[in-house]
Amino acid sequence: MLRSGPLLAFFGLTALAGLIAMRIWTLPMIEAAGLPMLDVRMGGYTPDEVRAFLASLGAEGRAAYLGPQRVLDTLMPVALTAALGLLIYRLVARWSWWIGAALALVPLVYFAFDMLENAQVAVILRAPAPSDTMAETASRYTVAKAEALRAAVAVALVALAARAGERALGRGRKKGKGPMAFTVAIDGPAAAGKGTIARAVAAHFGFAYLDTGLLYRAVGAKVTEGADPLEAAQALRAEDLNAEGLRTQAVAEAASRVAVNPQVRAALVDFQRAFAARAGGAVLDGRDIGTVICPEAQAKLFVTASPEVRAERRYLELVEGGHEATREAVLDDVKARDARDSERATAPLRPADDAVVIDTSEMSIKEAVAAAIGAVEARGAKA
Ligand SMILES: Nc1ncnc2c1ncn2[C@@H]1O[C@H](COP(=O)(O)OP(=O)(O)O)[C@@H](O)[C@H]1O
Ligand SMILES: Nc1ccn([C@H]2C[C@H](O)[C@@H](COP(=O)(O)OP(=O)(O)O)O2)c(=O)n1
Repeated sequence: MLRSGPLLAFFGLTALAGLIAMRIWTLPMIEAAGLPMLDVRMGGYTPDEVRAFLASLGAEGRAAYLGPQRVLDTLMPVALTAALGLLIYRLVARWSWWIGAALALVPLVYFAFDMLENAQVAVILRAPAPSDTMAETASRYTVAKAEALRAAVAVALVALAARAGERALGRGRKKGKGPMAFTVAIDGPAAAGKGTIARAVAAHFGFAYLDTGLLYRAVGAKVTEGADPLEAAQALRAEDLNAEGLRTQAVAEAASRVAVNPQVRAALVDFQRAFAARAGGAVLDGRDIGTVICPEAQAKLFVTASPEVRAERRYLELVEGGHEATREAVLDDVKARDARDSERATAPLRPADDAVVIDTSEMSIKEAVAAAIGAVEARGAKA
């Protein structure tokens, strides 16, 4: 899974490098006579100002404007657009992915106007005697570019401020509950080893453990007996999690089906959040713990493994537990649940941006547990 943090840093640094290259290399040639190049006149320019600028431009400046400056002024906006778009999406998608995606389009508007501006400036530079219309069109693109850029930066700043406010509130809430309210969120697909790791992490740090899959399994089991999904979720009690038969494939399938229902999910939120906030620390495993239930968890792990490895583990577990199963059927079930859990509209399975990803495909249980404990320690938990 590609993490957006390193990508964001890459695009941000590339944009900065582009700006520095212009400042020290192309701009001194283009602005040799002291008149600012057209692209930086954010308020626009008149045809006379364009003509004055062209008259001051030497052969070297004109070649630089049409050559390396055009290349840099394409690369830099690409990087800046990607950086702003990613930043906005990353910050806003925590609350709503589609609003995040829509707002991430604002930098693209800036990019489009910047490219139009570049093309029009090139037309002007190549024309023997640029017309008023040519200059006015370029000026309109420059103004539109500047406004779209200001809007994109404003969206990013508002999203950053909202995120900072949310963090400050989260810290305040946790302080009120005492220093021991440490939450470990563990998410991942079926049979990746979440429960195994979660139990070991809880035992190591002395935290309480909640397998949130059991909530959905308990609701799924009641639904297979004819209950209404929402009523079953609203009436769920802690004792229901100890019911017989919750570990079967049929119940797992029913759980994955009821888990698509946003009302069922909403009915189970308070129970999970109350558990997460208990003094003394808590470990919760599931699909949406780090993204929806506890976005402020101090440690987030995303435990995964290839479908084949996971299906083999689940198959062995079922056979050892005396259940009937075939490898093919278990693999089909794992893949079907993966698809349903990842593609549902509400709280789909995905790693939180700040989750540590642990792929256990080639790890023993001991290695996977050690990696998890190391990651949780790195976030400040003490045994
Ligand atoms: N790293 C691992 N290597 C081998 N087997 C594992 C590993 N992690 C878990 N298992 C086994 O795989 C099965 C599923 O693990 P479990 O922790 O229940 O997964 P999940 O909670 O993600 O569904 C269990 O039988 C467990 O013993
Ligand atoms: N936090 C959670 C936990 C489970 N679910 C759903 C999705 C899963 O397919 C089912 C069963 O989850 P469970 O963790 O018990 O399944 P596995 O042990 O990983 O096979 O419940 C969920 O949507 N959100």
